[in-house]
Amino acid sequence: MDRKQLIVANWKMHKTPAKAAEDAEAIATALGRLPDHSCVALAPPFPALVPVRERLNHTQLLLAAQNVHSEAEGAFTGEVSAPMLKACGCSLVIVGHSERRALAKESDAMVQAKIKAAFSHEMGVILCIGESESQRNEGLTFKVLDKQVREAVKGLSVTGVNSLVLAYEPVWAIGTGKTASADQVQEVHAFLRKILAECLEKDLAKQTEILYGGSVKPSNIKDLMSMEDVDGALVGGASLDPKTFVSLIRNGFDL
Ligand SMILES: O=C(CO)COP(=O)(O)O
Repeated sequence: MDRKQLIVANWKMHKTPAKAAEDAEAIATALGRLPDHSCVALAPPFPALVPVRERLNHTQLLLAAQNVHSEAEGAFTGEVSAPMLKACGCSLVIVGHSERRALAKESDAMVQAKIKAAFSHEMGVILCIGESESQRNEGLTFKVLDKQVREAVKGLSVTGVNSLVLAYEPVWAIGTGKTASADQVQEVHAFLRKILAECLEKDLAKQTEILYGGSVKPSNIKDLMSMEDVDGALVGGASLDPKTFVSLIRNGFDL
């Protein structure tokens, strides 16, 4: 089975539900029909999930959430569970974003529990990993990534892992305008695929999509996606304006 190409908009804490729905419709209309192996997903904030879902009906665009709790229900004020997200129409969820690891102190163990919760409700997971600037400067990049991946996929069932997408997001490249070079990204992605082959099965590692995130723009997506092990992108800032995001997708997918 070949890997898909996937471009995901992470809208973070931006847009009201009405604006998110309007922009989702604008993106879907501008893109029209996508080639079979090319997918686009939108990850709006929680209150916008249902309004966005309503505009994405009858389109190929997928709906993603930005976070999930590890339990299905209970006394967890402010949290949202996998069955709730599934009921809102999410087929994917972003887990372990560096902003959540930093701001909400999410550990690798919490990330793993969230992945399990998502898989048990048949949702695909976009697992974010990435080193900080100081870790890179100290030569720790591969060690950090190795630990993040191994701890996150520990004990996952093979069926679950079919729905895993990795997103390499070096923390120093997020929202900074500093993008890792295409060669730097390829080197890391090849390494990540090697780790996956060690933790999972070889064939599954070959099938796992690995996205890059960190200041991806219409001007650099093509170079990044020309790399053998780069299957797409997780986009923050450049996904907020529908026109910019559509041109990024067109450049990335060569449409
Ligand atoms: O964090 C990101 C996507 O999840 C990347 O954000 P930017 O594209 O704004 O650098």
